[in-house]
Amino acid sequence: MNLKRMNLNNHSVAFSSDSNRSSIRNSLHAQPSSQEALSVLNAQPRDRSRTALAPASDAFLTIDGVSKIYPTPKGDYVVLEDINLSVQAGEFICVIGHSGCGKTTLLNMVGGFSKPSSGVVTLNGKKITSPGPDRMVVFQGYALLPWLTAYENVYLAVDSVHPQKSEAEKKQITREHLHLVGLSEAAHKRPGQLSGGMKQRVSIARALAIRPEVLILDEPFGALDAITKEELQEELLKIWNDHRCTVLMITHDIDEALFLADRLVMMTNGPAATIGEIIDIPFPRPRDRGRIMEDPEFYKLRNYILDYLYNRFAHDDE
Ligand SMILES: Nc1ncnc2c1ncn2[C@@H]1O[C@H](COP(=O)(O)OP(=O)(O)OP(=O)(O)O)[C@@H](O)[C@H]1O
Repeated sequence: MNLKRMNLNNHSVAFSSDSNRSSIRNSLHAQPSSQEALSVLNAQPRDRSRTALAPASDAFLTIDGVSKIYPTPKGDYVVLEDINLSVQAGEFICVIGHSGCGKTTLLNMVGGFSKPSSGVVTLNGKKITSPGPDRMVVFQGYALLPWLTAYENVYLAVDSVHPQKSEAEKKQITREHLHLVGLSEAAHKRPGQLSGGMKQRVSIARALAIRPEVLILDEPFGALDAITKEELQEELLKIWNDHRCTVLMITHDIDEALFLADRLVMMTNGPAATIGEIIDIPFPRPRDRGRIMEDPEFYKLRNYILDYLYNRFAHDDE
């Protein structure tokens, strides 16, 4: 079984992840900074009353006719055109597409970090216009504050979003979420003293400690080695299974998407990228990686996605 997994991993698809990553860090490019960490914390406490008044709707999160245009010195650059997607509460959605097609741009509009040029994104029937603690983002580059310990990074987020909670409650939430990602022992360490996998665990604990309704993951495991990546995928699935928040995750890894997602959104190439196809991932939950990899359907889907990315929507650079 292990051999089979290793063989598969040797062939696993991982596209380049070093180009423009996020509109909130596009001036900084690859490395996120403490500014990102602070932007994560700048969200205002959730307005539950308005959420409660939202019209009853099947779709929990909707992206409706969304386009995004960036003005550039050479004229308008249409990144995304006419994106339509309805997501049910508790769904796990992965988004895949070639580098630069606009995946981060799309998720930034769900995060509220940028606004659509046309169309609307709604959560619980309410238009998204700004970031909020109902949507937390985990970046590939962790975005932790380097001068704070793991514990303090998580605590700061809890304290920013729930200032009204008692000190004891906030400490309990912080400890609980560090425990959830297996980091109780390393709580006193600063990011510089943690491995990449541990930093990403802190980042996930920080996001989950706010109890978001939507967890947005921008290639969270892209920088990790294969073994740590698999461990974290399994931990993420377990946490998602227990908490059932809605997940939107960008990935460049087909195997990761097939292991994690309920549905895989496949983008066309930019400019003016849109959703080309959406694939239902049929594997029953709870998922077992070994069992999935013995399923012929896994290879059929994998080949189908490879064909989509490398033949039907091949990228000029590749
Ligand atoms: N603020 C901006 N102004 C102009 N162009 C931008 C801006 N932000 C992003 N872009 C461009 O929009 C396109 C989409 O960028 P985006 O980061 O969303 O792509 P992506 O699919 O997430 O890429 P990757 O997989 O490499 O992270 C890119 O061509 C990028 O250069």
